[in-house]
Amino acid sequence: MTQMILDQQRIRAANEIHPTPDVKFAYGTAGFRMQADKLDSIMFKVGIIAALRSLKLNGATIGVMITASHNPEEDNGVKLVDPRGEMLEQSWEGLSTELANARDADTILSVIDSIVAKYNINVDNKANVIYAYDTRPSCPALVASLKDGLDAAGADSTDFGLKTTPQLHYLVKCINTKGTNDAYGEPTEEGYYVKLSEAFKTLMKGKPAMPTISVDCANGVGAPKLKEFLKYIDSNVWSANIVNDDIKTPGKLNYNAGADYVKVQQKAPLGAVLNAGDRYCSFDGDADRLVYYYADDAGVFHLLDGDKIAGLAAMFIMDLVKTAGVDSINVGVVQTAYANGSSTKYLTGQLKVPVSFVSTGVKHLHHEAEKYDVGVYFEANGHGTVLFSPEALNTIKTSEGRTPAQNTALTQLQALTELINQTVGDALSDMLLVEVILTHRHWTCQEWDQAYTDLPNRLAKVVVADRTIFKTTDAERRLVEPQGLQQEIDTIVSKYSNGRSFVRASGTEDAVRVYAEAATRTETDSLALAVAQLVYDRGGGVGSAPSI
Ligand SMILES: CC(=O)N[C@H]1[C@@H](OP(=O)(O)O)O[C@H](CO)[C@@H](O)[C@@H]1O
Ligand SMILES: [Mg+2]
Repeated sequence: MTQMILDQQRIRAANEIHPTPDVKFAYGTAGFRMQADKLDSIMFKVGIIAALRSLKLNGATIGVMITASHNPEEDNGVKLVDPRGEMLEQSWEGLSTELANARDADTILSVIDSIVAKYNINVDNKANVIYAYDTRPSCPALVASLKDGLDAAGADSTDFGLKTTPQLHYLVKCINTKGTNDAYGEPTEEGYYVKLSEAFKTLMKGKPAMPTISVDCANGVGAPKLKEFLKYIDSNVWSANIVNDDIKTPGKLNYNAGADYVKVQQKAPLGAVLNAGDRYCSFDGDADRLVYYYADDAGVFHLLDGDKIAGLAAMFIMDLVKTAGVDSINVGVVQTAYANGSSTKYLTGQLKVPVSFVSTGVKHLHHEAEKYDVGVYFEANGHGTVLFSPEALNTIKTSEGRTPAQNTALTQLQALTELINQTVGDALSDMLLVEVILTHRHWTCQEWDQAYTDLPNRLAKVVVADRTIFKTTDAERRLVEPQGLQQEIDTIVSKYSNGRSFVRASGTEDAVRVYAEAATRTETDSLALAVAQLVYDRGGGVGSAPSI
């Protein structure tokens, strides 16, 4: 066993207090996420993993965020944030899973030893970890367990308290870049508000204010944080009315509210009464997803999801790049198979912007977006951001306009790079981006919505005996296994006009997801049901047959 800063006695003692239940844990797309009462042992082990990760990276600060996002209040979860504010490197997901499933102290210590040996970790160094959490009632106990793990591992740790997920990502990046040429900002919550508000004011300068927007915060952490942000903005410049801001009453978090609810149900959240012509948006429970919506004159609800935000952002940035005379900067958009077919058509056909497809999960989108000078990425569910490459940032910073218009555009581009959270999707930052664009264009939500009309779509879930038998290719758009199933799906799809459907195993739930879109609502529902039935029949469906 290693002689190390990781105190074996303390690890043994902590393992006694935080015994591992008989659950198969896996670090998935969203870290570890499940019913909060099963997470105690995970937290202490995540403390150890975070310390090891920091040691492996010579003491760089690692982030730990405790949240279950849009999931029910009784759930919770935890994920690790790498030094540049990005998601944990993939190879460490497996290590985290291994440690999570180690039960007795000897196994835990030997997993730790193998990690130390594998990466030649110098355990005499100091590990640095920061952590934060959302509003869930289970957080304080889980934080205490995390702290036990961090202490047992001898890490220096800082509790940043209640934060949105993107704020924690921001803080991690700020701490690790402090004092360097690409210092990201002040590593405080205030620093975050100052950075965003200054950029926002620059972009809004001289523009008439729009009517107040209504923001549904899903009774989550976004509510107090948005209230805090509002203190930095003159209400003559921009104002917001917050709905669903009750973080105290048990049971309210995400209940019939928030970005996921609005996207999936395709209806307004509880507490929002839609007036025609007004603007509405929803954050999710940890404020990293955003969707907009409005009612038309007939009172009909319309959703402006992540695809619509991506289209709007790409259009605006491409225009600005052109106006600024820095055309060498290329803009690209990254989507997943869940992007509405009409959005892809709009991006490639009308905006003429390159679009790449990747597997579900923001880490895939993020990495692909890094390949462009300006990479716009959004999942249809509203999680996304815009990344500027170091070269693009440099071009924007150093270019000098030949005309006042070019100079203004360069200043605005520069401000955009500050306004947009470069680490991860951020509901607050994304909302400010959308607000800037609508203000510049003098657009209502309805005008923004004119870009293209979404094909009706439907997302269904089928519970099967073993979802791991579903294997995909082509950015999850086609099945390779079970054999022959894709051909059968193709046959069904060919019967529908503008039909598209694909099937993949969820990475976060024990189910297979079926997506369908087609020319009309009736056709879409019929297509979704037919494919779901096929999956149920041929893929080992359990429980009652699918219904749409
Ligand atoms: C269709 C859908 O919305 N899938 C979500 C969901 O993943 P699944 O692997 O589909 O369960 O959770 C992920 C993590 O939050 C998110 O990135 C993704 O977009
Ligand atoms: Mg979230």
